[in-house]
Amino acid sequence: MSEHRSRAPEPDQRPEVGPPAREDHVLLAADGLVMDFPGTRAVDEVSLTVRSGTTFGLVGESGCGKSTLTSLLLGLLRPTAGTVRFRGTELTRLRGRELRQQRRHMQVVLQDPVGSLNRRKSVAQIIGLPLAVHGAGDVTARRRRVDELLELVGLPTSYASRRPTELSGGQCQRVSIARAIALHPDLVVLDEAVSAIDVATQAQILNLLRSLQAELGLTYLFVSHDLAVVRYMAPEIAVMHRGRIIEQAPRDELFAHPREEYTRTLIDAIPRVPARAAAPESREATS
Ligand SMILES: Nc1ncnc2c1ncn2[C@@H]1O[C@H](COP(=O)(O)OP(=O)(O)OP(=O)(O)O)[C@@H](O)[C@H]1O
Repeated sequence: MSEHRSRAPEPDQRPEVGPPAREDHVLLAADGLVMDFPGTRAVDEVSLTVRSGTTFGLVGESGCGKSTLTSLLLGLLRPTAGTVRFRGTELTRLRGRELRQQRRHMQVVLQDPVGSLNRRKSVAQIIGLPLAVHGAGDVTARRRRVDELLELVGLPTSYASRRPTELSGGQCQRVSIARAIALHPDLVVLDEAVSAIDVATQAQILNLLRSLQAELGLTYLFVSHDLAVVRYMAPEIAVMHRGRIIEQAPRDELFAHPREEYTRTLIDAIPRVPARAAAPESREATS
């Protein structure tokens, strides 16, 4: 972390998206993470800290190592070197049941809204699966929770009997989010979670994520190649390039005074359109 900027005061936030007044403690900390594949160092000495109740943004172009880093942070890959601490426990030391127990508290929403859902299952079965796997209540309680989750993500409870193929991309992503928050996770990793959906629906999903965070006190690791989207979501942003975090700063500081040429390139690549049209919340609601 020493090469990163020092923390400045939180940038301006609209009240409804500010981190809830939950403990301001470190939920996830990576230290010196390295991941080598044959012939490639995909992740190179990455250190980062994610605090409870906040959104940490990770931006970088395709191939920079974001997915590998995400897999390391989720304990899905064992690093070549370095450590990951989650809720005070070193994930990198855990195996088997202990690791699965920790993973229950970290959920992920992936890019492909339709492909990441089992198309042969109903929405109720998809959202109810983590509840069933972790024995969260009896059948009736789980069904009630599914309805509650559908309402939380803005879908009618009548959608419980539908299949993913009967839903739009945005609706599928709402189901993925419902599934991810079903077990009250501490951390939700959003890995290119809005990259595959159309722009108008993207805005709705981003706003949904923000209101869920405010309501439930969730912590997000928001990973995307799209700096405009990361800026909308994350008060703290790390820029990843060729396996390294080359710059990290509070959002406003990063945009006002990018330290690295690469960061400047990403900022310059954001299309310049009239402010109202550019703001995700100003886009038309269509799904
Ligand atoms: N299992 C693997 N074996 C070998 N090389 C890998 C493996 N996984 C990733 N890599 C390599 O590591 C580098 C980083 O890949 P990674 O998928 O983490 O990047 P990314 O930023 O997530 O890109 P994308 O968004 O396109 O998935 C790439 O050069 C990739 O080819």
